[in-house]
Amino acid sequence: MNSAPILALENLTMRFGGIVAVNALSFVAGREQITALIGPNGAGKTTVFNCITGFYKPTSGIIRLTHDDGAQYEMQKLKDFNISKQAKVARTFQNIRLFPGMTALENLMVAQHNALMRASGLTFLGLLGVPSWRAAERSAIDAAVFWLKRVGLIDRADEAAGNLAYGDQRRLEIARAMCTSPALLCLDEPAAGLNARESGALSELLLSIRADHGTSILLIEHDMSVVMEISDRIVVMDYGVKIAEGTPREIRDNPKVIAAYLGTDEEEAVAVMEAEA
Ligand SMILES: Nc1ncnc2c1ncn2[C@@H]1O[C@H](COP(=O)(O)OP(=O)(O)OP(=O)(O)O)[C@@H](O)[C@H]1O
Repeated sequence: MNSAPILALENLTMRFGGIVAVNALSFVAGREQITALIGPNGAGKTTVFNCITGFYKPTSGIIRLTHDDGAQYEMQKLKDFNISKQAKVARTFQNIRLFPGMTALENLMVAQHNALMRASGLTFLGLLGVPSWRAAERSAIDAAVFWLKRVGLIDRADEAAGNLAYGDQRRLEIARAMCTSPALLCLDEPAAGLNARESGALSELLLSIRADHGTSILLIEHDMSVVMEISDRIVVMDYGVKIAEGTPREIRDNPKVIAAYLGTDEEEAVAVMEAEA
């Protein structure tokens, strides 16, 4: 296994006019690990995701991704479409962004358009059904079926995505991202809106994706039961800066983190912790 972390942020800063949403943020996400990015509302987490995945060009700083084979990408220099295509970073969104009128299977096929376009030679070869196109189409279908089975939706393959229950749509989004065989999977609040049973199933799914496929995962999540159960490391942000970093146990007992969530100062947080102990 390559010893470099899958992702390294160095002094990432993102300004919107006078607002500094992310301020000189540095952290690494370990290879084949689950790293959670947490913090109170407005801390800057989604902005970090948007910089990593090319939605925003950061004001300054470096976002370095290193593949298993040693290939390195400075993502702030890549065009946004190359972040998924070359650097192999996939993401899901805070609000579900499936194609609601397409079936579950079709949503997973669309996600693989890069491979299919290549096989078509960027021409009409697909229409003629040449062998290279047929092989690429077959493997795209196989991947879609594999991931539909994996997330427990194979029986709903022909159902319009918009008709699926909310929790099923969330899992379909993860399946769609995994169809692209990402080196890094970025999940923006995957447990939002899920009930306790669905959150438990989500935790199991993410742990198995890491264990069986060696996928590195970066996760923004407010549901602390999910974060504490599955994260190898947690990075905590508040007002655009990193205020703590560590294992779930270290973060749970960190007065700075508790103070940030309670909106108090550290001394008050210690008092609350002592009262609860
Ligand atoms: N496009 C934008 N233009 C101006 N300000 C922005 C923009 N995007 C984010 N911000 C500001 O940057 C700060 C960080 O927002 P961000 O959405 O990254 O926080 P967050 O930690 O993801 O919050 P939440 O947990 O509520 O989703 C906020 O003050 C927000 O208003």
